[in-house]
Amino acid sequence: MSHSEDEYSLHTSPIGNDVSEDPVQDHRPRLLIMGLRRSGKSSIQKVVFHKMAANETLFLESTNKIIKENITSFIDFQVWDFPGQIDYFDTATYDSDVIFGEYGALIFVIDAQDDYIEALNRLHQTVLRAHERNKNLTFEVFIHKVDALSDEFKIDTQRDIQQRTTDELADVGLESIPLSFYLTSIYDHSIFEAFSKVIQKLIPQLPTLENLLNILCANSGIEKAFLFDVNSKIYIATDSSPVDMQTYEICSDMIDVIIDISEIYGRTTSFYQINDEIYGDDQTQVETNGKAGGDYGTTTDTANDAASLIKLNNGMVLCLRGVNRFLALVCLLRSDNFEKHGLIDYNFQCFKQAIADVFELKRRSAERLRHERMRLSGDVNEGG
Ligand SMILES: Nc1nc2c(ncn2[C@@H]2O[C@H](COP(=O)(O)OP(=O)(O)OP(=O)(O)O)[C@@H](O)[C@H]2O)c(=O)[nH]1
Repeated sequence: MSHSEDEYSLHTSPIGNDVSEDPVQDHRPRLLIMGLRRSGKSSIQKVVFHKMAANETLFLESTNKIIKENITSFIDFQVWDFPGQIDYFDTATYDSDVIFGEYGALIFVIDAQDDYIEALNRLHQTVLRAHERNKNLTFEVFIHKVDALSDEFKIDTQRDIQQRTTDELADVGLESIPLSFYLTSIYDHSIFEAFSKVIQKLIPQLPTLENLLNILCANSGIEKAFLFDVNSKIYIATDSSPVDMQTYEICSDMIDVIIDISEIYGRTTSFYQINDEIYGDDQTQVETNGKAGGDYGTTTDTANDAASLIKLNNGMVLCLRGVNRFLALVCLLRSDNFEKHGLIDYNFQCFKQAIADVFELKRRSAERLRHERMRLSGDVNEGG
């Protein structure tokens, strides 16, 4: 995943005039991260997309500009981080048609450790106005910083926020606008889980990916499989068996383990050395194929061949396979089932080919769209 950032000063001309006019980039799906000051917007973005450690966010300065970042990954999208204090509906300064006009999601962050009444008012205004401009935006509410709350209090807070928001929308006859609520914190996996669900809504190929994962699991004795974007640890699809948090966490942690091992051994040791077994502790055994080494955090083609296996002490096996430059499959299966690993490898190759076909199709249609847009903008320019 690669990033590029643009910053927009609060005092420039309307934002619509500043946005790059690249016909493709301007039509990437957008994630707009909004909320009151100090609610945790920049922290979320830094932790998820820049691998910043959660406690380092304590030193983040308040954002005073809209920061737009292009994320290049299995789907190319933009993340816009809005400063809490700005009024993005001030038409003299911001062109809200440009801000809200694209396909994407609006993520509204509420600090659950603070009094949230003002945040709810702001959420209400934001949903009304953004929906008025773009009926296709999805609205995602992150009830954030829940790490300091007890389980019972978390549930009560979510129920209260959800109730108030839906009541307010019902009062203006807009109860049909779908809002999703998530309890999040940057101090655990919940923020990645929430982001995964937000991103999944923006992937038109999701049902196909889920279907492929179901077929793979059913034919290989796999209990649970996740298709991860390696750099952000967002999972873009999983099979249809229920997601339990512990399984998700251990699969997501495996990516960190592999990246760490790759960084230590990847570039400096030989391919064969790393193929030896590395013992994590007395009970858990880690084997890493050297090809994963050093290439995982990057986007080189050898990451496609990454393969790794961790035997857990409860009779389960965690298995990671690189799918393409951005994606890896992480699955959990019983060690008895892993004995048929020839079959699993074969099924995995079929799965990998199917994923390549899905994304090739997507690439071709994006290319067609790009040409069409360039042709249209050429026609307009010539006409003008
Ligand atoms: N306990 C806890 N603190 C958090 C969490 N997320 C962010 N914070 C803290 O909240 C404070 C504000 O975070 P920022 O990311 O700067 O907030 P912001 O919404 O971007 O603020 P503005 O730029 O002023 O709009 C920082 O001290 C973070 O460390 C969380 O999940 N839990």
